[in-house]
Amino acid sequence: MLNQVYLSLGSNIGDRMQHLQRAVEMLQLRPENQLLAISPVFETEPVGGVQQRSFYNIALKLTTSLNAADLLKYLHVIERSLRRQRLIHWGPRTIDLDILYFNNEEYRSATLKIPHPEIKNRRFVIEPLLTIVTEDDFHQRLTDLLATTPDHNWLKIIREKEDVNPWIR
Ligand SMILES: Nc1ncnc2c1ncn2[C@@H]1O[C@H](COP(=O)(O)OP(=O)(O)OP(=O)(O)O)[C@@H](O)[C@H]1O
Ligand SMILES: Nc1nc2c(c(=O)[nH]1)N=C(CO)CN2
Repeated sequence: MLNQVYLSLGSNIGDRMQHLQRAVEMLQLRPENQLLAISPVFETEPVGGVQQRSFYNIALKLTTSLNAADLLKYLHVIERSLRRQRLIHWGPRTIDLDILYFNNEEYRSATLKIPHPEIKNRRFVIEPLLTIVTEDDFHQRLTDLLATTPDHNWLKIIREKEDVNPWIR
């Protein structure tokens, strides 16, 4: 079965664009995954109170035949390969990959929460998502979230939306 998935990626250590690029390439390396859309790259103010450098964030849409648990495992492989260290909760990271939505399914285990519970509190997630969601009802729900989110941190587009191909070469 093909699952439709939305992911959020963020980086704020080292070459942030390169880390996003590598993570996207690694996602596409798995034959189970097919990237469908990638948002513009947003530079975003850090959310969560930790003093740190700004982030580069993107959202992407893919189909995958992996189940949610196996997809999460693979996201951790990518994080490890980009030398992500978990030092500070909500602190700096070379790369962070979160599953935002997985079909219309809900998961509430200790290791996997879908839809991601922080979406409504993160403009850096909602705004990129809005650029790649095409279904009218879904787009409207995200527009409503954007209108009511308590997150008023700044963000700006630093690389316009492109086709998937330039990302995966
Ligand atoms: N939807 C999800 N996507 C990715 N990880 C998730 C999800 N739900 C739960 N997790 C769990 O969250 C754990 C910790 O994630 P991480 O260290 O990236 O947290 P964080 O980035 O500091 O905070 P946040 O999860 O709010 O972005 C992961 O090991 C994973 O098991
Ligand atoms: N702007 C921004 N802020 C964050 C981000 C992020 O990706 N972008 N990730 C965090 C931990 O998941 C904490 N804060």
